[in-house]
Amino acid sequence: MASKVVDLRSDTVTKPSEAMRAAMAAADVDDDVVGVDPTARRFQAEMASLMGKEAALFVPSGTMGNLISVLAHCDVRGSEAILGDNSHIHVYENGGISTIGGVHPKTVPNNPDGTMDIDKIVAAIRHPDLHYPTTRLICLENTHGNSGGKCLSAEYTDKVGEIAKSHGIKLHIDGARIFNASVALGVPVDRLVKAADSVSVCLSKGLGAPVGSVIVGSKDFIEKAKILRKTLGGGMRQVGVLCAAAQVAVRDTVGKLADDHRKARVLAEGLKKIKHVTVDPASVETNMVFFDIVDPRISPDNLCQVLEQHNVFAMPASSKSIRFVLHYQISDADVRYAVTCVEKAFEELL
Ligand SMILES: Cc1ncc(COP(=O)(O)O)c(CN[C@H](C(=O)O)[C@H](C)O)c1O
Repeated sequence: MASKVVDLRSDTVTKPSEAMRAAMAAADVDDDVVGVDPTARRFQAEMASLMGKEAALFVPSGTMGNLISVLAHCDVRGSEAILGDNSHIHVYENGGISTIGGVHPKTVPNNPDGTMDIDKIVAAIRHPDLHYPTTRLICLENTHGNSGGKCLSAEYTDKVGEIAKSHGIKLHIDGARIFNASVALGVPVDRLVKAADSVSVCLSKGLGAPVGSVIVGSKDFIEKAKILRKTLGGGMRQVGVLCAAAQVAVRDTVGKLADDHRKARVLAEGLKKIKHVTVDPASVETNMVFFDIVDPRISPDNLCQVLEQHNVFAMPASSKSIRFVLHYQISDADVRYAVTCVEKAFEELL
């Protein structure tokens, strides 16, 4: 058994590096609710510039980043947001845009590559009618988590952006892993999000910061977002401690994402050799590997339980599949060990 845990449940499990901890301890801080935390101001300005937008706002989580963005764009009663039926906002955020924001979701099927068909997006846009909500937003997700970390191209994003603009509606990107997409596609992140009115970027996933996300957009959008963050209880005082760690994360870890993608492909190739597993290494675009269990007698929960006995942690992704997520704190030896443990787990279960 591995002496340490090989945690492949998610890239949310990354722990702050020594450099992040040192930056947190040394951070110059003040009260960010009144807008004077110097480290938060500096970090937000850096992120706005990096993403090619006018302004930025540090928020406690990706879920809050998405919620604030949707509410800022859909700030009139009777608003509707178009989003993927397999999107994180629709599946994993407790329906917050409706339960808290009163925004009506209009889902469009996500394709296996994480996109939504352009013609289905257009068909989902409401025309004025006293029976209908008013479409005010389209949401994309890049990379797309439930599709296996698939990348949306800049061209596709631009096309959706043109549709939004021509209908007078806004475009938000859930860019929790936008840096993974940028690295995998070889497209600068500001180009990838050029058509978006807002983006929510997770700092605490593959980038390895301990907490937080940052949303970017126009100055007016961020002013609205700041008020919504306060309304939701997300106003933070000496938040420079967290922004300092996030600054180190963006500086130090973006360059490691390509290696996470390489390790994901190595993992998929290793899993492919196990007869009880179906996986397509060619479909691995970024840091996620989804594989199917062939034998119906074994559930993903069964397999995850046995893997845990070997100190390998994974996440069931459906009634027959499991998700492994790679991050920079997983080594090549960990990947080899995980493959060995999957093979052993089947031997123990069958
Ligand atoms: C695309 C996307 N957008 C938003 C979020 C929410 O971020 P947090 O609220 O967890 O910071 C996540 C987290 N994703 C988590 C994970 O993948 O393990 C879980 C599923 O919530 C996400 O994957």
